[in-house]
Amino acid sequence: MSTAEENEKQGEAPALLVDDVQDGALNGLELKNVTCKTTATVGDKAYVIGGADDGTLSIEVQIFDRSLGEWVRPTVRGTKPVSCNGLSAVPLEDRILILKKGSKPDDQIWFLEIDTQYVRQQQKILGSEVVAWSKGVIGNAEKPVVISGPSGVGKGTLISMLMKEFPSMFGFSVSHTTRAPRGMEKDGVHYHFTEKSIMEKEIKEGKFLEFASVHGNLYGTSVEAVELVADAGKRCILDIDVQGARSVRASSLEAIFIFICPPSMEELEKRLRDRGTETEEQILKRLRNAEAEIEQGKSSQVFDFILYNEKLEECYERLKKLLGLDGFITAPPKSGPIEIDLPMDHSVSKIDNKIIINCISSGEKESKNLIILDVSSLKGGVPGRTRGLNFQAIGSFSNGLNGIDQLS
Ligand SMILES: Nc1ncnc2c1ncn2[C@@H]1O[C@H](COP(=O)(O)OP(=O)(O)OP(=O)(O)O)[C@@H](O)[C@H]1O
Ligand SMILES: Nc1nc2c(ncn2[C@@H]2O[C@H](COP(=O)(O)O)[C@@H](O)[C@H]2O)c(=O)[nH]1
Repeated sequence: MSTAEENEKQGEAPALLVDDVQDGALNGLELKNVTCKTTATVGDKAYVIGGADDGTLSIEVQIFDRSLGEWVRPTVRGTKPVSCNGLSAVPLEDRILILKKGSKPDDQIWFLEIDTQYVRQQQKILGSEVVAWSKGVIGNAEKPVVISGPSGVGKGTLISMLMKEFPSMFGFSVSHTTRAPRGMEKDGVHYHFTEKSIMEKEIKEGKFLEFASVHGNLYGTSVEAVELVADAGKRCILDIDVQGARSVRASSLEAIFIFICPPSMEELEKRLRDRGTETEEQILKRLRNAEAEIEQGKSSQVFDFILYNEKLEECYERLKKLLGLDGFITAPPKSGPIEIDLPMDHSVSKIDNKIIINCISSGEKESKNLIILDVSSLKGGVPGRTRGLNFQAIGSFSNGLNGIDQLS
């Protein structure tokens, strides 16, 4: 009889041995071809993480809750990593570090978020267990810039000027919308134009960082839209309405919030009419909404800065100044995927905030290399990415890392 069965017989919560969890999970997970798996225990919960080793399926998660004595299948947010030859898990405070053996060099370090702000928010919304995948990224990205303001105030114009002058510094978060494209607008460039039913389904699936019904249509920023910009090493700009800005403020995304105000309602109306992209009915609707938006923008605690867009050039200069672009411009902090080549044969240990990966390579001459991951300042800067990782490689690696290389 196993320890778990003995305890159960005595009326206690079943004690959980790693092997019990793993064997149980294999049955409970109902996964076909689960050939690689690992377990991490945090508090009362044992997280069983596994998948097939042929790289065709994604990695799945199941939790054994010791306090309830039962298996829980959580809602999984974020892009799931593709399964691999082997997995190691190291529990940290609010997430589990997952090392994927035999994957591509930029796909080996992942985190399963179990108690981050984002996960707690999602648990509150769904009222059930949630976990979220995020990929490990070295360094920190610059804070995204959220630009809001009533329709026609000049947000798009100012953003275009910024992107034109600093093309390698800024990237635009391409929103989803259910409104029809305007004449020159391109799908995937100005917006991802989509059907209402599809967008509603994707909202339920947690695809969006924020969404709102604006002037009678749905608009939303997908987690992926922000990730794509950050992955390109650029600072993300979001052009979203006040409701969206409020949602982002309440989310785990740290950003700078700027509200653009018109000099007067008359001038706003003139700009909307001169733009000539809306019908009369739509213009009137946008103007009606503008009054409430301006009131909220000015009075809410959401925005860090309010800029009046009277003379375009002057407003643009003030925008650049508050983004620190008016003088000597320093290079943005180094950030990007971690590229290491984890051999199949390695061991992992944790000392304080350092994860020590001991790699044994058996080439012509057997050599030992160490990778030291510093997890003391991890941040979920963008949902879907865990930022702030520093790592040091000691030894010689097939990907060119040599001696003591510090990557942060
Ligand atoms: N300071 C300004 N003075 C005069 N016209 C301006 C100024 N700023 C922008 N415009 C013009 O106002 C019109 C509306 O600007 P824009 O399309 O950038 O607004 P927007 O805030 O992005 O609107 P929406 O939210 O509907 O997308 C455009 O024709 C633009 O050229
Ligand atoms: N909450 C969000 N608002 C968004 C998003 N993308 C755009 N917008 C806002 O919608 C209005 C109208 O835009 P238009 O292109 O139809 O003129 C404007 O205020 C935008 O800022 C989004 O992803 N989320």
